Amino acid sequence: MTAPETLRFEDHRLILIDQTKLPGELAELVCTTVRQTHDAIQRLVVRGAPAIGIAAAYGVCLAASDSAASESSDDSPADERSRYIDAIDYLATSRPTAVNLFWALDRMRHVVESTPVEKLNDALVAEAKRIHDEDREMCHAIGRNGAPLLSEIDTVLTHCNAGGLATSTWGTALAPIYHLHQTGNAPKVIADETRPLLQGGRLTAWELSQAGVDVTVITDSMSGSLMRQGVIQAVIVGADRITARGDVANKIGTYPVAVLARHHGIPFYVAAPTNTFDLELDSGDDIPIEQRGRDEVAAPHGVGIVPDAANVLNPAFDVTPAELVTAIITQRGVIHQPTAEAIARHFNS
Ligand SMILES: CSC[C@@H](O)[C@@H](O)C(=O)COP(=O)(O)O
Repeated sequence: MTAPETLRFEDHRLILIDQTKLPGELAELVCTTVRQTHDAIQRLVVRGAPAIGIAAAYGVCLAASDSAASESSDDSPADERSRYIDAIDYLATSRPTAVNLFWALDRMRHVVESTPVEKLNDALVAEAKRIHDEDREMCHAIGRNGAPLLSEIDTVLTHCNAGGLATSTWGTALAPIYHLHQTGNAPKVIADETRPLLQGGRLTAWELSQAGVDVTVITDSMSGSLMRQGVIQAVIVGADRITARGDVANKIGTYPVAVLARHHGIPFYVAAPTNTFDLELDSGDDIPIEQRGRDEVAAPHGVGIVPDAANVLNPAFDVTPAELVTAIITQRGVIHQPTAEAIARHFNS
């Protein structure tokens, strides 16, 4: 069976799998405006660092149809350009942590600034499609590069969803598993359910089972005990931002898994394309962490489970320091025991 596409751009419309409805319903959401795209990213209709970047790039293209529908379609070239820049600036406010969003929008900004106005529309669509195509290649290369690290093990743990739903195709953390699955050698996967929005229980479990990969969902609090029993032999996760020295921001709950993995002597792998690196930041403490609303924790599915008088914290991401990371897998290869020097070498090779 061919996996449904996380996102596609057809007839100047951005079509997204609505990930808020999975696994119950495989529904699509169609965006025809910049505002709808911003809303879809903010509500996690589309989510996962690479997919957010691709969706935002297509979202910029929708500024053209927004303007065609408006009364000011006879704007001057300067107005036309500033409409796209406004769209880029606005989409950049949708979510703060995944650096892929800003990376993709910077590429679109460069096109806006360097292309004659009459060619802008086509040039922006072409650039967004390039970003999309490059992501497919990166996922497959991460799959190839990461596969040897998982080929000898029986069971791997993953947290959140860094699979096809978070990218254009195989994902990052799940790419080595899909690569091995082609030859029937994939390890079994344990998926943390990933409170509060359950990207593991809903999305990772959905896409791996669709693909025929053996997947078992656990609550986030179970992994330590399973590591102690020897059930889990490796951990692999994605990333939203990796600093120059290798600190990794990823879904909240990743850091405790890394600490547990170190305690039990289990390798902790991070899989991410090079556009997830923010080489301008050194320390992970400087990564902006998205704080989301109270209800995601206090009233899942609209059912209140926390007394009104109690405070709630809901940071969407945490930071795992580089010293807990066994290796980072990118489309270029593997950075073992990441340090600032090893990462700089990887980028300069
Ligand atoms: C290849 S996706 C990598 C990360 O973006 C993923 O692990 C993650 O944390 C996603 O968080 P989300 O809040 O669902 O966008």
